[in-house]
Amino acid sequence: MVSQLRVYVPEHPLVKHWLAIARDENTPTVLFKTAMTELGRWLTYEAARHWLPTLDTTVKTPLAECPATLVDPRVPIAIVPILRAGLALLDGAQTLLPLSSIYHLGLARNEETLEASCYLNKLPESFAPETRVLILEPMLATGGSILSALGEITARGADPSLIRVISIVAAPPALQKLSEKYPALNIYTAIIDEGLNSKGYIVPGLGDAGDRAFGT
Ligand SMILES: O=P(O)(O)OC[C@H]1O[C@H](OP(=O)(O)OP(=O)(O)O)[C@H](O)[C@@H]1O
Ligand SMILES: O=c1cc[nH]c(=O)[nH]1
Ligand SMILES: [Mg+2]
Repeated sequence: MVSQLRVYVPEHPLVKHWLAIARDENTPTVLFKTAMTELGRWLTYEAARHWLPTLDTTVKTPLAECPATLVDPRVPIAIVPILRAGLALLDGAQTLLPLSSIYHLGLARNEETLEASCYLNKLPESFAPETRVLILEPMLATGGSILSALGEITARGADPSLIRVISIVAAPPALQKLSEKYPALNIYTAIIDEGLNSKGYIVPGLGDAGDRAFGT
């Protein structure tokens, strides 16, 4: 079977609501951060649907024994927030995945060349092959940052078909590169926008996600 990049855009009023708040240029930093937290939460909820490993068991209610399903605690779950902006999605994701390990990856895009460079890498030496990896990257613009992150993560043994990317705004240039390089990947995004301007910003987008999340 030939795999093909899957991009999910959940049709959910809460996703649409918090996206509108995040996009609005009049939204102050503290509310922008709330919007990102909520988008992180609901997109993680969607991503978990067919991805979180489960364990069939039984439990005894006060009345009788019955079949039950638990999240399988034996399978490692890794969250990789791409600093800085990805940190704004972390609270929402982490509340849904409390047993996950968080591995920070700091990437900065050069404003002229638009190339991403790494200034912090807290990834483990290797991932167990069955590890579920959730990457938090709010903006998929040229795709340079997410490709750099995926290069580091897959070089450590993560299986692309078990990786989920949470983004807020995705643009066609990034999606095109991802579909060529990582066809088995699954992306959950609040919206797919038209394209990029001459400075590499997504239009209409939401501006600079890192600056807006941290008030810089
Ligand atoms: O797809 P790309 O063209 O690589 O752009 C996307 C990246 O740009 C922003 O990071 P930035 O370098 O501004 O860092 P920040 O999160 O610290 O603001 C954003 O948070 C993404 O990581
Ligand atoms: O629109 C964009 C593109 C890259 N990074 C951002 O923060 N915003
Ligand atoms: Mg930035």
